[in-house]
Amino acid sequence: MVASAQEGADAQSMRPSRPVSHTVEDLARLTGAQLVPAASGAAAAVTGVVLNSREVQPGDLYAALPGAQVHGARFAADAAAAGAVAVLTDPDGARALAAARVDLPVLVSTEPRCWVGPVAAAVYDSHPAAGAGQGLFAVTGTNGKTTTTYFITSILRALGHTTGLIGTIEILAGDTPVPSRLTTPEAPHVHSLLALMRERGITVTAMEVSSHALEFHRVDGVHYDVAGFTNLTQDHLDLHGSMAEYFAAKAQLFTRERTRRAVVVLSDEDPWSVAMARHARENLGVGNVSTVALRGSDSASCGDGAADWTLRSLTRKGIGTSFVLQHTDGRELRVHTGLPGEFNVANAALAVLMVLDSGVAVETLQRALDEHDPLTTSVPGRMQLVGTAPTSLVDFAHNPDALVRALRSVDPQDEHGRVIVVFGATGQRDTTKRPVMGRVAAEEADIVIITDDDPHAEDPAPIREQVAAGAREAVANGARATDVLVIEPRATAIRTAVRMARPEDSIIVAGRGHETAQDFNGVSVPLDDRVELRDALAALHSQTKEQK
Ligand SMILES: CC(=O)N[C@H]1[C@@H](OP(=O)(O)OP(=O)(O)OC[C@H]2O[C@@H](n3ccc(=O)[nH]c3=O)[C@H](O)[C@@H]2O)O[C@H](CO)[C@@H](O)[C@@H]1O[C@H](C)C(=O)N[C@@H](C)C(=O)N[C@H](CCC(=O)O)C(=O)O
Ligand SMILES: Nc1ncnc2c1ncn2[C@@H]1O[C@H](COP(=O)(O)OP(=O)(O)OP(=O)(O)O)[C@@H](O)[C@H]1O
Repeated sequence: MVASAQEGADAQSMRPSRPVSHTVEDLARLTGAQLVPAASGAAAAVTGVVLNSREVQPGDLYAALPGAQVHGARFAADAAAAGAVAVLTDPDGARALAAARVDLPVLVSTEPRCWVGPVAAAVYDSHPAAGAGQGLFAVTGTNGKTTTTYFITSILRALGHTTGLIGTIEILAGDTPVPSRLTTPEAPHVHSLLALMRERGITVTAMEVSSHALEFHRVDGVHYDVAGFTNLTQDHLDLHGSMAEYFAAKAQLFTRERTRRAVVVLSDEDPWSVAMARHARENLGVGNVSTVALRGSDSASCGDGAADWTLRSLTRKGIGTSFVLQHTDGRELRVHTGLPGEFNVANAALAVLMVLDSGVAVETLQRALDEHDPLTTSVPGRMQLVGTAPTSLVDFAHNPDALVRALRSVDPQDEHGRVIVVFGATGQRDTTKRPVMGRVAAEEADIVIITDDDPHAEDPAPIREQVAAGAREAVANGARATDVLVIEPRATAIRTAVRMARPEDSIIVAGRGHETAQDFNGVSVPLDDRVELRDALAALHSQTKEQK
């Protein structure tokens, strides 16, 4: 029996109530895998798919995949004991299963990871016949995925849709949000969630697609209506090795197997954006790709003429921005976002154009933008305003480009106002970005307070020092910062920033956004930057009142 999803459950256990049962022979035909039958006889029907033995429910196919740490075949006996009825694996895995006498039918493929998505799509029926399905949007890029997906779903709700969301912060597949573990879940979860969303009457879903997801085949078997590209800057080089490989991973999304249409943000500060637009046009056809050039990039082209859309009449409105999107054919859309930062103009433009390119008429979209102001939605931990005087924000910037942009967007216009930043770098991830983040912080802020992020299994002290080395070197070379401090724990660093701040300053606590715990070598230490910052500001304001 397959458990149907419960509100409030975790994403791993959320499944549609009516999977389509398949015989192992059906799945062997679908995948072209060699079928090694079970010694004990005929196989039961497959009604679910997992790639972690700990998630097996009776009737599941267990995909025993080779991993960086261990081969999943090692857990096949556990999967069988939990009720798995078949295994999909590679030849090494099949040999290990035979040696361990695991008595289940085995599908043997040289590329089993590539088949997990298509098998899950078939079992969960996540892609029903045309017309009965749901609209699907994908956003990829180094920064801006989460914000853009929130913007897309907000516009779609303004247009009357019931929306779903899959991303870094949460999964929305009904009324109760479910916290996320990954930006893009594993392939079995992606397909079970999409099928569940359809079952619950969700008509359009936006999801973030990380480069890890494309590399690890997590969205194989999914076909999007519109895919969007935000930008590509340094991150995740631990996985991809080089920017060219990182680009190649993201570029997989802009192919006919994965999407019908694409929208690409072009920036002359991001050479990869031009390359992505060209790649998308070559793969999807010129008519299926729209490009939008950011301010200062009016002449940006991608080898096929100027950008389709440009931004005009940018005007600051409070902390947000109003602007006009103008097509080369004369069409216009008036857009407003209440979120601060120039990068949110880019995210807003991308979201609007993705919705437009899904087939919504310009007039209908304009009415929704005018009547509902959907791009003023709040995105947890993304440029989230926690207090004023000093202007105090929590943001998720955790790579060099995001940090530069976040710091520039909070720079007080007032000549006396200073920028104070509190941040750290993650352990066991792209170590090359640590000194770079230290340098950009020293270049863009007046007071740099370096602390811990998620050290994971690394010793946090050397991480802090590597970030500080970049900051100190920049100061020696004449960077803006007057102070570079190294302070832990993070809560103390935040309180120090608040104590040092004057009312005209801006404080930005960067890197952790919506997260509510730090990982110290497997120990989860509760900490929410927003709570710490709010409490420190409250203490400061009550102290100021007492002194008056
Ligand atoms: C670096 C990375 O992405 N690794 C992914 C990879 O893990 P791996 O190769 O190390 O797997 P392994 O630990 O050797 O285990 C081998 C196999 O045995 C299975 N297993 C293992 C133990 C067990 O008891 N039972 C069991 O079945 C595992 O599910 C796995 O399939 O394959 C696993 C599934 O096969 C993924 O879950 C795992 O992602 C882990 C969870 C992860 O943390 N990934 C992060 C870095 C990630 O994907 N991040 C991106 C981007 C975020 C961003 O943009 O900032 C994201 O989309 O979230
Ligand atoms: N278009 C953009 N360009 C550059 N930086 C951005 C952009 N949008 C957001 N940012 C910055 O990046 C941070 C992360 O934003 P967001 O969560 O929307 O991106 P993401 O791609 O989902 O990130 P991640 O993959 O790390 O979850 C924000 O807090 C902000 O500092």
